[in-house]
Amino acid sequence: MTEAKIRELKDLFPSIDDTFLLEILLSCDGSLNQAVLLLNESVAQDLEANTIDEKPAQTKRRKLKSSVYQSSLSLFMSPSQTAALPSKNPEPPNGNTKPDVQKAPGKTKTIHLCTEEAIETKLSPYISFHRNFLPPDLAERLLFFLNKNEAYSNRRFYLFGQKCMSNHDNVMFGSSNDGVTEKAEIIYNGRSVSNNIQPYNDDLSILQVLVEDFINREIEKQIEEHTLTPFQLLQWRGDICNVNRYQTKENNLDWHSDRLSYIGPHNFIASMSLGATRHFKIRRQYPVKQNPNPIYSIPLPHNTLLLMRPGCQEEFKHCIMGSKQPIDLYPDPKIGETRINVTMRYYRDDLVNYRPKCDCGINMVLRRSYKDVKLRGRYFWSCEAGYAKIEGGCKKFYWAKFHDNSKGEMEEDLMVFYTEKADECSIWVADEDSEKKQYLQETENNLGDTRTPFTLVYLYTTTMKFIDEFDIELVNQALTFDTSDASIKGGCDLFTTKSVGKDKKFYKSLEKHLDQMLQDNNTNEVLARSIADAGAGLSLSPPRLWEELQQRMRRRSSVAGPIYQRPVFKPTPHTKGRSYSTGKENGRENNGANGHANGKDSTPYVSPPKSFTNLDIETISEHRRSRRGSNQSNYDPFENFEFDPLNDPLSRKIYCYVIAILNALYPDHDFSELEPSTLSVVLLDEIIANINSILITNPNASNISTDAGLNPNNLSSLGSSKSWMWEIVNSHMDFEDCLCLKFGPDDQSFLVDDDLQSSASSPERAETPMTVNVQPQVDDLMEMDMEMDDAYGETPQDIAAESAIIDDLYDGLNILWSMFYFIYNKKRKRVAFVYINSRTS
Ligand SMILES: O=C(O)CCC(=O)C(=O)O
Ligand SMILES: [Fe+2]
Repeated sequence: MTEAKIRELKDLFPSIDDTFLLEILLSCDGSLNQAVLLLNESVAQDLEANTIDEKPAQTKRRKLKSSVYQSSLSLFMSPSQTAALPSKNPEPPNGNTKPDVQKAPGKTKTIHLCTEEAIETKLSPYISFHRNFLPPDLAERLLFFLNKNEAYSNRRFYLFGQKCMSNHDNVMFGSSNDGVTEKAEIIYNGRSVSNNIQPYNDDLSILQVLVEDFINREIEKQIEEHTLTPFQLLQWRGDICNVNRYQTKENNLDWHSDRLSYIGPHNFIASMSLGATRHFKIRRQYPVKQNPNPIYSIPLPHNTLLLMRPGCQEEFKHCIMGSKQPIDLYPDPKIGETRINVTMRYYRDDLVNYRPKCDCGINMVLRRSYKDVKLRGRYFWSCEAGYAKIEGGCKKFYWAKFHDNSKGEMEEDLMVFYTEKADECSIWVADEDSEKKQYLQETENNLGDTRTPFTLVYLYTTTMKFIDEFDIELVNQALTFDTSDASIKGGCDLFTTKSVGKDKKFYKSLEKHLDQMLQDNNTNEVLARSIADAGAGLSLSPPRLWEELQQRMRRRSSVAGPIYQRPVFKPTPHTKGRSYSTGKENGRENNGANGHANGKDSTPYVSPPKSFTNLDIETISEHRRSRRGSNQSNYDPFENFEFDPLNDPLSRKIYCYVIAILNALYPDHDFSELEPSTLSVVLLDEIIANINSILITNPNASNISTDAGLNPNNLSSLGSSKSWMWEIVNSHMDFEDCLCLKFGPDDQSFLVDDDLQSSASSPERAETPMTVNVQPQVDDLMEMDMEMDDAYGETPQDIAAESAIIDDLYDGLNILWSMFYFIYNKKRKRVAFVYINSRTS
């Protein structure tokens, strides 16, 4: 009995001396499980001691927990055994040490990876491994809840045309908060499962929060370290999970890589193991030259999280081997041989909704080629039935194309994920794929993808460029005047939305902020409950997670503002219209991802009359009316548009522009966390009417300069001056294509500084090209906040006195009213900021 256990331990830890294994086993009262856990820990720490020079400086080291075993472990190992522990050096330099490998003659070698460090050494950046991920009580509750679920079935799937059935159980859950159950048809392994998705219970929702937090922090790290992969998303959600139940050690899951169709390229998959320990095996999809392509075997004990990271599905396949051998399974003391695996994924809304369809009328399957070096790295779409080699499947094929982070700004209308042009295809080559890299070099292959895939460089310069238009100054003059009892101050500033480098990072951080708002509002409730349950449910162990939950709770409760809805993806008529109009479905040529029109017929966008004569409300309204009535295809692109930055991509974009502009114009204020509800869609007619009604009060309308070469007749009366003014703005903005927003902030203290600035020095503000100071980033700001909190230099009285000063200043300004509008033209990539306010003189 003991001998068998020693053999099993020896298999897992071949480098460790038998005597020591026996000692460990005895110290664990003969429990194999305990011994494995202990050895894993010890090996991890010993490895740490042995590889200290080879680790990158930033790698976090764990503190020694069980020094008894750490030191005695080394005692029992010969120098060669110590060196044989997995290390950063794949080949020991002197060749006289063996790696931690099992190899029968003629068989593929299997390398056992039992520690976080060993896994990192061999499988980074594709796999990471995290022990004791959940509070123990939560892990146990999940294990029992998922084990007793009655909806399990055996997965059916097709393999080379044969109908197969998996020999383990399977059930799917989805987060109803994320609208998973409302998502379009979801096919899992060739089977439509949309109707069989069960809603997450509270514990699964907590798991979702913890995993999302964890992965999103990993993404943040990647951003900081410039290790993002090109097609990776910057925010991860765990909106769906597939639960696998292996009741006996004969149950298995064959070699496969997880489908990309809904998760897209370079996505994370979180795999949580509960119950009995089984071996997860993983190997590369193809042999890398001069590399034996070994199988890596990772024992997954209860409560471990294995992250399959970006590129993992593309490059590797994995399996859970069935086994008759006892070695393959360590029973769980409470649940025996049963192992539960929760594989959490982010099913991208855009892919669920906009995958291409094949001639069979079903959504196509996304794959990445890996066999042939010439094509390796290319993503493509094929027919689901054809893929499974089911008779009758069509031969439809498209290249796949995705937004590439390293190429900058997200193309606005990228809901078309396919192309027939090979040179538009998305390609990704793994960093270690020297064969492909060499091929690219030798053939001087012009695939546009010879860059190193794991680098993304952000430029830390910036702009949201102020457009300095001479005639706009006339508009500003027209909007600034004194009446008998008030000072009217207004203006129009033009900005281009063409962003470069750094802006994108800024926009992304804003996006993150919006996503955070969404998440915060919706998981608040679950967390509130779980924290209230702390005694019974989430125990204080491990403290790291508990602390984490509390912190998140604090953050959530500090989110001000209205309750936001979950990000249920509802394509607005606007985005939907554009994405389809540029696709092939309508039998038209694809105009490219940005949806810009090459000709009138290929887009619902209106080709606008470039100028109006005598522009006024009636003319514009009339024009819009007649346009809608006369030609259906020329519909108003913004009709029915709802400004909803939390859910709608275009709104998000505009929201970001608004913040960038406000930050530029009022540099002493930070608008990064602007409440989205302060912005609402308004008709251009209303803007013109409101501002014109103010201009009527200008006693000196005829003083407006005529230097702009405008028709002097237009300036002869107040009424016509309104028209010329709008005509100027229109010439820069093309009102016909504009979307307008009203900005109604509760707090207008930013006008104080604006006033102080402009009265102090520079009336020429509008003549100076303006760049947006996008520093500090949102994250930096949070840090600064903390520093300020810590630096209690002043007494509360001082702080109160200081705010009183600001209040006084604000009061002293006596703003009577103010209006702020943003006019956005997507085609011309411009935003006009029109503002006017009145204050007592
Ligand atoms: O059970 C496991 O750990 C693996 C599960 C898996 O690979 C899958 O569901 O795709
Ligand atoms: Fe899998």
